[in-house]
Amino acid sequence: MPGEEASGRERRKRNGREREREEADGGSTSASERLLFGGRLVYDTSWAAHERSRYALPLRTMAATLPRLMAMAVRMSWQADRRATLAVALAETGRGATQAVGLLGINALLTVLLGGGGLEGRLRAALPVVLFVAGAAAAGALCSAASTRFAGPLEPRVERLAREMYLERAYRVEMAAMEDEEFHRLLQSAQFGADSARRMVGHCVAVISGLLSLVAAGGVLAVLHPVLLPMLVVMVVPSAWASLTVARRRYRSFHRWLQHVRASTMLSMLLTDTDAAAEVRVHGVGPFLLEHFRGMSLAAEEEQTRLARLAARAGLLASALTGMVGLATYSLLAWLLWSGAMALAGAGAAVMAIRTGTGALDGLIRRINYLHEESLHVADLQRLLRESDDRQIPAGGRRLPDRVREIRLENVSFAYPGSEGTPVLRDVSLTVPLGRVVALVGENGSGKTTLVKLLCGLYAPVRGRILWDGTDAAGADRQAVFGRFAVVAQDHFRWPMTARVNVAISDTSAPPCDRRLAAAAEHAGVDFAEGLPRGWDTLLSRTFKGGHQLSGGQWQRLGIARARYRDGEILVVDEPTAALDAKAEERVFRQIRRLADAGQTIVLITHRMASVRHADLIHVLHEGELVESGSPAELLARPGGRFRELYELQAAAFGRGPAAADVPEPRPAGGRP
Ligand SMILES: Nc1ncnc2c1ncn2[C@@H]1O[C@H](COP(=O)(O)OP(=O)(O)OP(=O)(O)O)[C@@H](O)[C@H]1O
Repeated sequence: MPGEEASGRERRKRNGREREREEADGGSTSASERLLFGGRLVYDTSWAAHERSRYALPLRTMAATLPRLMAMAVRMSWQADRRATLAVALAETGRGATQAVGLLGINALLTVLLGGGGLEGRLRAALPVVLFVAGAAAAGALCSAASTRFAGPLEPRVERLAREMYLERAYRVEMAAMEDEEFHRLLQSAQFGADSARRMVGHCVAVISGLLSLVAAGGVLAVLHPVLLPMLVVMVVPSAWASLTVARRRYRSFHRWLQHVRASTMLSMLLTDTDAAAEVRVHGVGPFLLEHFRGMSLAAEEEQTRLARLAARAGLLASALTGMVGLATYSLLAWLLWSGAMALAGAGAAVMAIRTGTGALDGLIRRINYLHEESLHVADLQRLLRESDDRQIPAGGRRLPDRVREIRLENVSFAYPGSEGTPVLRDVSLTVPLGRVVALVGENGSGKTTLVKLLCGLYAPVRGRILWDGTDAAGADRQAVFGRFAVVAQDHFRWPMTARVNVAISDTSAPPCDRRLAAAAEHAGVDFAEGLPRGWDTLLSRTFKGGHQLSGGQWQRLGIARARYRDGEILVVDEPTAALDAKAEERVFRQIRRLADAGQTIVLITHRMASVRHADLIHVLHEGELVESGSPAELLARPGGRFRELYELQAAAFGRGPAAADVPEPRPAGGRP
């Protein structure tokens, strides 16, 4: 059919275009990428036209941007250490001045030595000049040493400052930003900004030094013969062009291959990961991962080979051009000498000035180039700082009522960022009365954990409201919202630190308190801590020397102790007993009941239907919608109800039906004492 033929043609054309683009970008999707990561990990850099323009700067634009780059580096240094910045600036200026004076001294020395008169007289006349040149060289060396002394500590200080800014922004942004692919990419590339900021300072110092050397050499050449000055500049243009071209390609490649490199590093780390070690061996995953690591590394190597080929080609062309210009310059010098326009002493000084000048210019271009390259990474960091401003968790906000009676979700809908709007929660309206045990029940993926994340303030609903006794959480002080919760998450984080920190980290407002630690441990059944090799000070990570590995259930108990240590007004317990043995599980629910009796609000997510019998209120979710709400007795009495169905399924597995006697009477409402 003509329509189908047309769409087939269109598809072939599109595939052809994609292939062409892949080839131009250096390779196609490797089999490893397709199998392990579902597609290509190399970025299409056409995502932002302004990015492209940043690494397509022509030479003269680059020269024009130099003052801005220098100002950027000086500003960062100034912020980090004013005294050291001033000292480096003074030392470099001194060094440039001594170099100019030294060159002029050499000119004077050659004039004396090659001038008329007897050898002894000439040598005697040369002695003060030699002393002067030696003095200038010694002063230059002192300035150079002073510059090294002060620039050394300045650079790490700048790096620390930039890294602190980066890290602070990273942990302050909304969860939604962390899951936004674009923002995450920026977060990844900006992490190199701090390193680049440090290097920028070093390059900036070298640029200042190169510029002063150049001024010194140029000044001497202009004095000797003005025509030599433009030759000095022309001589360096080819190498400037080559290094700029190579830097641009390197930067572009860096951005495109960022994901790919991360993924292959991750593969190599999986092979040495202690958590994956057992499966790697028993399931024979080692050769599989190694093969794909090799596949991905080969693709990255190809890219490096391509870059090296391009760099070699550009370097060769630049060397040929520099050679030709050098030949022309020295021919010009010979002609000046031959025509009598320049004396032999002047020609000697000119050769030295040309050598100093080209060396300085060459170094200068290289450093400007590095400065430019590093500035692109620092610009990524600056962009992150700017963009994260809009994505920060807002500071301050409306006060939440001190004593809240209930949290109410009104027609709440939610979709995760980047999920193309597929709703995970749809039009959910429910209440969480404080001082009660509220259970969220439902099949896997029904949205229970997501609902709790919204409740804690980690995400904002796409539609609908969350009201704390009439105060909309949307405008409330988010830190205050977080402050009300303590969470035992399903996948709570295993901090690679000591056992003590693993518990006390939930409340960093004060140093760890042994009394609170003991109470939390007692609550969660952490009876193994004292028996660890160094007790509570045992490092819980096998990746460090002396580290110790806990069992899954022991980690789970530490997670429960952590939430207890925080002592939040609302305790969220998401599948708390998955890794626990029967005795420990029974203990956890006993403790939960004890807390509930003391008026603690508990939001409980569990698949153990028997455990929710003690809840005051159960909300049943199904595919993102609230399908039932009520007390356990009400829900179990509802024939054909979803909760009853789930309950009966599990009860049948244990050979018992839903006995009304199982279900306790609802407790009267009441906040935490
Ligand atoms: N960070 C995320 N980004 C995108 N989608 C997510 C994210 N977290 C969860 N989802 C999706 O949201 C849906 C609901 O997940 P959620 O974790 O809330 O379910 P749950 O009811 O807690 O499931 P389970 O009982 O298995 O823990 C799932 O389809 C899941 O794939």
